[in-house]
Amino acid sequence: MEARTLYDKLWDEHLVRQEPDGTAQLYIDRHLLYEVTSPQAFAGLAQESRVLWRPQSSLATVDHNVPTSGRAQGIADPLSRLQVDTLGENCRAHGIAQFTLQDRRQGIVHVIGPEQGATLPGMTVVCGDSHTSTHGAFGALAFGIGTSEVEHVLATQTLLMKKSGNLLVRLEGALPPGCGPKDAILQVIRTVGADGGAGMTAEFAGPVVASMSMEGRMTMCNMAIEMGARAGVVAVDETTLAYLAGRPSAPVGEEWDAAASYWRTLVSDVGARFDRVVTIDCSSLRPQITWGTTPAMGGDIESIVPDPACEIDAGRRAAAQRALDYMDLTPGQRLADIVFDRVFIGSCTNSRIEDLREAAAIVRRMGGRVAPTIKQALVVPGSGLVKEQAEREGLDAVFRAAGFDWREPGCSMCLAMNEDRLAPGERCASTSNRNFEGRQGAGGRTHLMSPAMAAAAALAGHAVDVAALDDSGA
Ligand SMILES: CC(C)[C@H](C(=O)O)[C@@H](O)C(=O)O
Ligand code: SF4
Repeated sequence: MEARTLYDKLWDEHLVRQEPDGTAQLYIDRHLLYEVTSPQAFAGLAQESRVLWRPQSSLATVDHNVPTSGRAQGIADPLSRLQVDTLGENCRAHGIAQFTLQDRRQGIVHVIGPEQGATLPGMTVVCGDSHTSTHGAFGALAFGIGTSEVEHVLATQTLLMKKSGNLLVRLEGALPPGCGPKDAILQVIRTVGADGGAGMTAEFAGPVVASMSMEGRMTMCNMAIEMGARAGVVAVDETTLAYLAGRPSAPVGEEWDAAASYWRTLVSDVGARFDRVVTIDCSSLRPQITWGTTPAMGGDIESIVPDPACEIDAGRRAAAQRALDYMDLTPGQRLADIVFDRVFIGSCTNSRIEDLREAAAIVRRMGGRVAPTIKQALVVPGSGLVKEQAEREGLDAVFRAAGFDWREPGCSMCLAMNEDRLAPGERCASTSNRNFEGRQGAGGRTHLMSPAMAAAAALAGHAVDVAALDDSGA
């Protein structure tokens, strides 16, 4: 048989049928739901009096809209409350498992799926959310879908789509001290471009990825979408299996053994053909920070804000100028001099236990408190279980003692659908994945970075090169 990529294998395994024009029907194994993109889908089903094809494939949580403090008072915003209540009713009516706001397993949809073992290698995983690519870290084919597709999956457990191309991103060398998966993916996006992965499924591979934890792989696949890719995938290895063993929805006993031996085949074959290969040597990687309004508009922490006039391409020049105007930055300004109003440590990119450990380690190392010029430094765990784990490890105490706000799980200030938001003109050091105009609140300015960098920014009040911190934390 012809050598196949991991993506080819996942595709072939789920192909129900294919039309001559390339339109394919794919079987969907896992459907994750949350409050924002599901109500119309359920309403559509009701209108047609359709029933769910396989309700046990679905798992629902509430995350985008929910408050991260004062939960006992319920949800103040009427639209958010309606969406959350509607999801609850729909799940009850259709027999879908759900983590309500009161459930300790509640959290961001892309955190709870893997945490529960609801995301498994070899699955097709969909959700009405673009960052569904996160789940590809497990050797699953995972992608975001629109609300009408949510309805289609609920009714048929299949999707119509066309196959994408194969992009291989090889990360060579090793991550230097102070740099982590977030720096690696920001560098990748900067290299490939904000739409450089369009029409592709990106496989992340190479020694850096092989030695990365599942949390790190999830951070990378999460942001595959930010370079335009349809999905991101990572080959299954022993790290994948070790993460999944014992998870509530993972198989056990003989079923585990059988599954694991199949899962180990979920790698790209030697000689498999990729449409494009991008190789990045990570040995010289530096901590990253974005200055613009796409994740590709960023640079090494010791660099400067680039001059749009140096862009040869007129379109890129205009985009860079517009970004600088919006971000209120000047060409030549040192990125390390950027001063923040707020700090956000959270989101489906960086709210897992390792991210919180990384941030807390910096807080311990630098000592001191959140800078007086910082109005608010939020730490929002990705799930109730991440929060409990962090509290068992005493990380909450480290954050609180330094003046951070320790919150309940949800999307929070990643996209400002709840009350956690920037005021117009405010500047935020954020571990999330999007720095688009208004993303964290109308007129707000977002600088993307790693959890370590965000923690250091909170303490210093400005951007800090965490790779250059000496042991005294200065
Ligand atoms: C609200 C939702 C549709 C959206 C997405 O699809 O990604 C959000 O999660 C985001 O991160 O922008
Ligand atoms: S944390 Fe942010 S990026 Fe992730 S699903 Fe929520 S809103 Fe989207």
